[in-house]
Amino acid sequence: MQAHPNTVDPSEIAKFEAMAAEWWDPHGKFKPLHMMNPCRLDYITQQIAGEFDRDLKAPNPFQGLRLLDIGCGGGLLSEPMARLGATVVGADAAEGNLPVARIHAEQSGLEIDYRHTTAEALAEAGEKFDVVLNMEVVEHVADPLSYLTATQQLLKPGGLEICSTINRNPKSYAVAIVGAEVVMRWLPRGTHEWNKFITPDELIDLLRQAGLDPVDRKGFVFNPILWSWSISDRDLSVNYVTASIRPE
Ligand SMILES: C[S@@+](CC[C@H](N)C(=O)[O-])C[C@H]1O[C@@H](n2cnc3c(N)ncnc32)[C@H](O)[C@@H]1O
Repeated sequence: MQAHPNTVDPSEIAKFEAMAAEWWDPHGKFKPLHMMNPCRLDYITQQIAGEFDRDLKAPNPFQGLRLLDIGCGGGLLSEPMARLGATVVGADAAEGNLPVARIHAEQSGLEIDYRHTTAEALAEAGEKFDVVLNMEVVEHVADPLSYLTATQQLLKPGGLEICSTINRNPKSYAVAIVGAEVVMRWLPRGTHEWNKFITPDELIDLLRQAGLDPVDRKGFVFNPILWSWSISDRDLSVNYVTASIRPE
């Protein structure tokens, strides 16, 4: 197994360590992720059902799937994946997130294997998964290409990676930084660095360089009148998501 450079950015991890206690407070610092979760879960379940239930034989496409939630935080996505029937490993580079995630899973009666580790360490250990969820992490790592290469190596051939992040343009600066951090104060100032945001074309290019085959991209769009998020085919201007397959 080739050696992987460490892609952890210590200043980013420090931000998440400082907020760890708030993961499961829907009105706390992770409010935007709580608000996006129904929309994110719709997309993830559609992609998993499409990829692993092609012959419609499986009564539940999640059953028997080994899924990695990399950069799992407090487990906002690990838990619904486990509830749907997947065998879940949640991994995060911020140590303080893991006890919060473990206690919440235990209280929810869910078995999730939470680990304080990184994508590159898991890849070096030869771990393999049917699905890698890589949600809102790539904008926080030191070296996106090395990080995405490690996530690709964690997939079995034919496996599915779902990767979401934030676009880089004047609108995303206005919405994700000025709006969410300064005006709404949903997130602490400095949570996001605009220059670490990645455009959809750049991400698709990085995913290809990492050895993945991107098959889908969609926007996650916030409607301030309905106060809800939806999936969009056309509007990838701020939050967006991609689905990729590791070629056989
Ligand atoms: C914005 S949160 C997203 C949490 C979760 N994926 C979600 O969408 O609900 C980013 C998470 O990535 C973790 N993280 C940042 N860099 C990482 C790295 N190189 N390896 C693993 N986790 C990382 C942070 O500690 C944090 O928990």
